[in-house]
Amino acid sequence: MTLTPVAPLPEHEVRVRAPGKVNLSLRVGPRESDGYHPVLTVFQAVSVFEEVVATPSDVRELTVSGPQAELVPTDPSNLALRAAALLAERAGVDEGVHLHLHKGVPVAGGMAGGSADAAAALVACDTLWRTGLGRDDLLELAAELGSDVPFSFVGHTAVGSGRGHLLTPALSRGEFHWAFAVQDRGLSTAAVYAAFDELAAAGDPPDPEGDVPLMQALRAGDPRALGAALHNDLQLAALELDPGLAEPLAVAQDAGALGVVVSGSGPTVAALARSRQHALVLAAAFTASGVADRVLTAAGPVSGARVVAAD
Ligand SMILES: C[C@@](CO)(OP(=O)(O)O)[C@H](O)COP(=O)(O)OP(=O)(O)OC[C@H]1O[C@@H](n2ccc(N)nc2=O)[C@H](O)[C@@H]1O
Ligand SMILES: Nc1ncnc2c1ncn2[C@@H]1O[C@H](COP(=O)(O)OP(=O)(O)O)[C@@H](O)[C@H]1O
Repeated sequence: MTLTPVAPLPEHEVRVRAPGKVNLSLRVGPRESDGYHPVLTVFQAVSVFEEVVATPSDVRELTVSGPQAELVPTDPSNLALRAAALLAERAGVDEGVHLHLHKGVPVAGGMAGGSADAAAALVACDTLWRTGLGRDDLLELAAELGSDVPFSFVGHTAVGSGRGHLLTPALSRGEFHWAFAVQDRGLSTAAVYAAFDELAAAGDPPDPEGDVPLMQALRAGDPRALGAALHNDLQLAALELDPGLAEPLAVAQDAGALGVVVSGSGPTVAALARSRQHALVLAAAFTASGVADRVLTAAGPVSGARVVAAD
């Protein structure tokens, strides 16, 4: 009998899921000296997920699968690898890791897919390496990686201030249903903020009073009121850079969406539905009119980055 050598199994594997987001409201003030804009935003995490699988390795390396995988950098600029490197440095760990990203969230779509990968990688490596850091330490690292990363970490519904990284949980009742019109062409977040500067040269700081009806709608679990309260100060800038976005916005309105908004810096367009069934109707309208390269339906809110399996 001959024995075929088999590759040793990894000591263990940690699988983490993290959600994409939609900004129910995004209010932006004038750019500050650090190059960032003060924002007031209400985030909702939605059931479009990134999955990150971490396995032990001698080096830090990354593979990617899923729609648009070819658009994702696999060099050290990838946010998931940056998260692993930052965690290793701060926890004083000298370990490698193989990270596999399975992307469900659109790339450069305004739904924080890269931020979800970073939050998931922090949780996965922390579990794999047993760093002993607490949740607050991980949240601090998250904020260093990007303005949206802390929200990907905590999920649910939250108000973001500062760069969007200072979070306060928000009360929200029930489930909201969405259809998303996804584009293959992405929009750079930095470019959209720059276009915003040109359109709103000397704007006012974001005003929290503007979101009172939205917060009431969330507390009441009232999708109709939420639809009427959706708001995005970056929408005009996104439309300026990508005028074609007017089409999915109009299609969703015609198909009876309760509200429709560009998600974050775009170009994904988010349409709020009356029900799960109605979200499928809105998605079908996007597809039939040819205004999206891909459509997604989802519900929110959902939790932030979570270990789903570890051995
Ligand atoms: C617009 C929003 C809304 O949630 O999300 P996305 O559409 O990118 O998902 C966020 O503000 C994006 O957050 P994130 O994508 O994490 O941005 P970062 O990596 O921190 O910053 C990228 C660039 O965006 C600009 N930026 C970002 C955040 C902010 N409050 N002001 C800014 O001006 C800066 O030019 C910065 O260099
Ligand atoms: N793990 C990652 N997934 C996707 N994009 C990443 C990742 N790491 C770095 N990037 C870079 O960040 C850009 C924006 O990422 P993404 O988070 O998908 O979009 P958005 O900021 O619009 O939500 C991408 O175009 C890509 O160049």
